[in-house]
Amino acid sequence: MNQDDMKRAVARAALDEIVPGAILGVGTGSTVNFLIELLAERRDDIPGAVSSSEASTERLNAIGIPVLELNAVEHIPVYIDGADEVTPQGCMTKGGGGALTREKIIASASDRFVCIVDQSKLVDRLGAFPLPVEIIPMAEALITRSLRKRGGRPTTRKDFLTDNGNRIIDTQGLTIKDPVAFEQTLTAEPGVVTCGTFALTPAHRILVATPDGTQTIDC
Ligand SMILES: O=C(CO)[C@H](O)[C@H](O)COP(=O)(O)O
Repeated sequence: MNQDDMKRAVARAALDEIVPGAILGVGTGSTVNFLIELLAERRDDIPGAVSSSEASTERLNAIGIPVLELNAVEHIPVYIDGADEVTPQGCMTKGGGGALTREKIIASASDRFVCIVDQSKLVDRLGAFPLPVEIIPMAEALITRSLRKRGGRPTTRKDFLTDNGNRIIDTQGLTIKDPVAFEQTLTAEPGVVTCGTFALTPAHRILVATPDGTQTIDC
């Protein structure tokens, strides 16, 4: 079983998380792309979706699932999204695809976050994956210095703007011992829109694809 087979398998397992008749929160990335393909089978159960990126919106529209503005929606029972790293406690690093800010907003608006990953993403501690931080462009040098002070090696993502028109700084080499404190302090820095550490909006359930089947971790 290769990585794409595992992504497809975990996406299929996530179909059981859909609440029929309710708005579904949909994330971004290659694992979610497999999910969106499969959502075509469940179109009648899904009156609409809230999407975390223009890319996912386009795919949802292509299969005929209406995409609603978050401002027009009162209740999202489930948000399904991938991650770049996730601990068994549900803390994640996200934003490899650059959609972290909208992802965090929808995660915070949803009752439950179901994280779908293949086994390569499950880690004991966050930090091996370079941390994405979305920033207001005029703060690039300021935040770069701050990330260096935290012990990291920051680089601005080349030729990339987020759906919100901002830049991303990716930082290697950070040690994130306390993800909650780390997220609180970094997101409090002026110029930071948000960071890819999801500790304040953790996953409630992780579906992990392995070659032997999909495992469920309730956090
Ligand atoms: O946070 C994300 C996008 O901003 C994705 O969930 C994360 O990058 C995982 O993507 P993939 O499923 O392609 O490995």
